[in-house]
Amino acid sequence: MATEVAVWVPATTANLGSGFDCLGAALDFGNRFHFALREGGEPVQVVGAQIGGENLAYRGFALMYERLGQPVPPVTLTLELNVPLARGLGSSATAIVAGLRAAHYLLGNPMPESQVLAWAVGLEGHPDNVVPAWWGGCRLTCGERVCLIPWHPEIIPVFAIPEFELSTAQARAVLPSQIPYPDAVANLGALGCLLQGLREGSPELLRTGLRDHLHQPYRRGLIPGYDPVEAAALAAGAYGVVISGAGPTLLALSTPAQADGVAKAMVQAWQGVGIGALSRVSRVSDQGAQVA
Ligand SMILES: Nc1ncnc2c1ncn2[C@@H]1O[C@H](COP(=O)(O)OP(=O)(O)OP(=O)(O)O)[C@@H](O)[C@H]1O
Ligand SMILES: N[C@@H](CCO)C(=O)O
Repeated sequence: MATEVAVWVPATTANLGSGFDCLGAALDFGNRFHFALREGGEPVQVVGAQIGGENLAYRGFALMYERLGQPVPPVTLTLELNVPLARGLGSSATAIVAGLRAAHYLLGNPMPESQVLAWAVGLEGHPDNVVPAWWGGCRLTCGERVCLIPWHPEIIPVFAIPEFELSTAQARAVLPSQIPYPDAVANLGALGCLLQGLREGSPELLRTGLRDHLHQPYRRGLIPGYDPVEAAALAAGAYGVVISGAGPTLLALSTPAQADGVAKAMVQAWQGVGIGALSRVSRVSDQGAQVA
């Protein structure tokens, strides 16, 4: 039996506007987690980075052993993090997927992959980061059904990542418990346009499809600078701007030719309201989590 394993998991952007809690895409950068079993000592030693809250990589690791009725072995966990924490780029999903995948591998892969994925989704609470992190690509999840959504290669995701954090818990706390029928209907139509727009690369369909009525109206107030950053991206030629995951990172979809200009404009707009930000011109990647 192996006693150590490394798992690489991609960053993800969830929601993509109208696909709240069901649509997300894997990106071309990610986190690496190395797990080495020990004979004894404290339950977990973490090397490489400090996590503000609970270490969800260890939580996922321990959950696998618990579900199989086995004692959780002591482990040294080494983190190589490239996905910023609490920014809406799926950091928690990378950790959960890595923990479960690592423990599953060390136990000899005894469970169906679909069961391990379901445990990962259960731990995260929603599938739209975990599922693309697991499989790669852009994925729509509806219950147990997962669809690969074609992503036109001329659509470039451009991220503006501000210096401040926003936890998913905070961003979910502002959502109402009920929404009006017209808002639900508007999102049904928008999601249809978005999926077609992502397939075709159609600017008109993307502009319509990125409009959301379920979460963004309630969350944008948590993101100082949202309005000027959005305006700057649109002026620089973006199809639209949405909150990446639960935020505070903002995602613009752009043509390849305009991507760098959109990135620069978004960062400058944030700086214009006194908030530092970094940009990242990314790609949707077919690469899901990898055990090495
Ligand atoms: N790389 C990581 N390794 C271990 N635990 C993590 C990691 N990233 C996040 N966590 C844990 O998950 C908690 C919740 O993270 P949170 O969901 O707010 O951020 P996020 O994943 O960046 O956001 P989003 O889900 O919108 O992309 C963190 O407080 C921390 O306890
Ligand atoms: N769909 C989730 C993604 C963040 O984890 C949300 O927007 O709250």
